[in-house]
Amino acid sequence: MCCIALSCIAPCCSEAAKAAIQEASELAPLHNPPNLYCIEAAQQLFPDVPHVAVFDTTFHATMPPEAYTYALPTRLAAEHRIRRYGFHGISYSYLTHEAARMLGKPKDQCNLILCHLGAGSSMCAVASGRSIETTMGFTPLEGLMMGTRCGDIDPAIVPYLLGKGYTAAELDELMNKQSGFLGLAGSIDVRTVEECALKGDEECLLALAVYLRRIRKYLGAYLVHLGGQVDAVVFSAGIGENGSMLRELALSGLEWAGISVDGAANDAAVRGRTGEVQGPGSPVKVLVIPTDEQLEIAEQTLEVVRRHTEKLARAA
Ligand SMILES: Nc1ncnc2c1ncn2[C@@H]1O[C@H](COP(=O)(O)OP(=O)(O)O)[C@@H](O)[C@H]1O
Ligand SMILES: CC(=O)OP(=O)(O)O
Ligand SMILES: [Mg+2]
Repeated sequence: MCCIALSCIAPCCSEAAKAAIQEASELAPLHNPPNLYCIEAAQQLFPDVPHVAVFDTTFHATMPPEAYTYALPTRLAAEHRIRRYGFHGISYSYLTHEAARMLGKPKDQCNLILCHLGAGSSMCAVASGRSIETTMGFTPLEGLMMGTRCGDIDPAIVPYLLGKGYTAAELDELMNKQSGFLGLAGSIDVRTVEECALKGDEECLLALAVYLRRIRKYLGAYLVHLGGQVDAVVFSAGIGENGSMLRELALSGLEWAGISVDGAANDAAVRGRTGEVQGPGSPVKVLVIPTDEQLEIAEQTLEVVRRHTEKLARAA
């Protein structure tokens, strides 16, 4: 599963863990309620095995305070636990292992810019194998434009629209479920948007341009955070794994930063194929890695169960 909790909880899926997931549901309305439903169904179906919750935020626990702090009054932020948490951490953990393997380097020596571009899209800067910055924040709404989510907007738009008579619930729905590609181009499916854009549809062209501009803005920021020392830019998830045109456009004109793409290799790395798609002699590798959140969850679960079993054995 892939959801969030506001407090640090034991990963074994106790009633307290489930209550924490429930508590954070309003922050991740697309994620926590269905995952909680699945936990309960799994507990009913398999009552005699341990159940483990693997959180999408854990990978970002290494972000420094200046990356996770919003410039809101300190007391208010502490009282309501408002900070940047970051998401897609299960995918980023997997991609970091895989990128290190492909680069032939120990994970803790890898500097990476990871792009998880799916219906939910985000990016992450990894320094020495650890997350130092990511685009999603307090909720999975911040950052890149997505299938139905608006990503970054001026926060003043919210009170402005409240003043126009929208309710908080309507705005939440509007920003999470009716914006992004759906709001700009009328489709959540980027393949459809690309097809219409290639036929000259202005709304689809604009939607793709907005999506790409936001990716490139964070790419620039992460190059700075990593001091220009980047081993690889990694693309993953539905759009990142299949959208070869978007990958090429996202990285166009970046030869000055040591980043270029080989057209043929890039076009071949689609439909589940892993690929090294940087241009010849490019100092920064460009990797396409199909993510495997299920495998990562299984591996982290095994590790939790192993540690738990060892603890019980020591206590006996
Ligand atoms: N060939 C393709 N080109 C561009 N985008 C694609 C392609 N195939 C799938 N996608 C996009 O991938 C997205 C879904 O990605 P996925 O990682 O499955 O999302 P999520 O897990 O967040 O639901 C959709 O927007 C879909 O249009
Ligand atoms: C955290 C998140 O946005 O997940 P998904 O991409 O599955 O929507
Ligand atoms: Mg996904």
